[in-house]
Amino acid sequence: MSTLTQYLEAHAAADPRQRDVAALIERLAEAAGSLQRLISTGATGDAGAATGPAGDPNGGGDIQKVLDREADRLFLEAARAAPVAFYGSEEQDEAVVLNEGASLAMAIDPLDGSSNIETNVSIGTIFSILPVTDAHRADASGVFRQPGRAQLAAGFFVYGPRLMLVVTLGAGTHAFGWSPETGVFTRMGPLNIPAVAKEYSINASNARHWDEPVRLYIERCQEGVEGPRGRDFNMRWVASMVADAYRIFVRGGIYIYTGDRRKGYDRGRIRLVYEANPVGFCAEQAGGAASDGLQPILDIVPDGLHQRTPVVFGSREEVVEFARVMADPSSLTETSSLFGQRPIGGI
Ligand SMILES: O=P(O)(O)OC[C@H]1O[C@](O)(COP(=O)(O)O)[C@@H](O)[C@@H]1O
Ligand SMILES: [Mg+2]
Ligand SMILES: [Mg+2]
Repeated sequence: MSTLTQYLEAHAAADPRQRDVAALIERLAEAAGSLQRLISTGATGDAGAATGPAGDPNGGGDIQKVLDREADRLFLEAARAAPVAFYGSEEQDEAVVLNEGASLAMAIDPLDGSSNIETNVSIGTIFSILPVTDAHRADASGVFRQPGRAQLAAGFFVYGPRLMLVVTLGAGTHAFGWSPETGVFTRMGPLNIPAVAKEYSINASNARHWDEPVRLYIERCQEGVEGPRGRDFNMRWVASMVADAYRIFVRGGIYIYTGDRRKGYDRGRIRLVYEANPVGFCAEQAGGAASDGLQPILDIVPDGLHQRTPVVFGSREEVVEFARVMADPSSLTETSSLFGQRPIGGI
């Protein structure tokens, strides 16, 4: 059993960017340990000061809670102590310029699942590590407009019954568990998302706002063994993407947050650069897939740090099945020509 430090050192080849990535992830792991201690010593308690709304909307338009801000502060400090030139956070309108000349940019959702903070349900942190090129130094506006394929590393922490880290450096996806006694993350092994899903995750309270293909896809799952899918599906929705993602990485399933007809939800709720891309990179590296419903999520060129995107990720066969319904809902028995030409997740 190796520690996170040993794993990172083994991957830090002569390439200075790999060493820089390792240094940053070490700092993030320390910050996550601090945040876990803060959460488990009262920040999620019913009367804790850190549970109340702080009142202001963040860059994505959501109301910030105190813990959102505290998480942002901790991870900003972690980035400042690492080779990070640009820090792009859900909790800040604009990217923050840190260490000039450093090789990395980091996009982050410091606290994912904020609606669950006061309910003692798992929450998390999602991060995406990108390269900084000379072109970005001349004009920083493009640094967070790199497609997800450009990511050097990505991952997410889950503050749950156990603090977990799921991370990819582009060579598989690995899970690490944290010990509160030692503050050390220990490797638990590679994650391989089962290709076949038995569970779907979608906020079904929005069913009346869904577009036809989404309704059809879910209906076909719900028909179970008697229906066209020929098997039963269970449903899970934690409303913390990190918690839904971790479960899916461990036992398969599909997570769906598409656009719908609610005002402001035409591209759903999930942010491309610091939510969908890092989870999508981890999913692909774990043998799964991630799309915006049709195209691989990692191929999308973002139009800005806070862009929203429809997202579907998890078991590869199920992500492809969802795309098949999206692409051509009227001919559900034929293989979509779209996927004949351009498979999802490199299938
Ligand atoms: O409340 P809804 O619409 O079900 O959305 C839940 C989704 O929104 C998110 O909470 C968005 O993340 P934030 O808490 O960082 O805004 C996801 O984690 C989760 O899956
Ligand atoms: Mg989030
Ligand atoms: Mg958040």
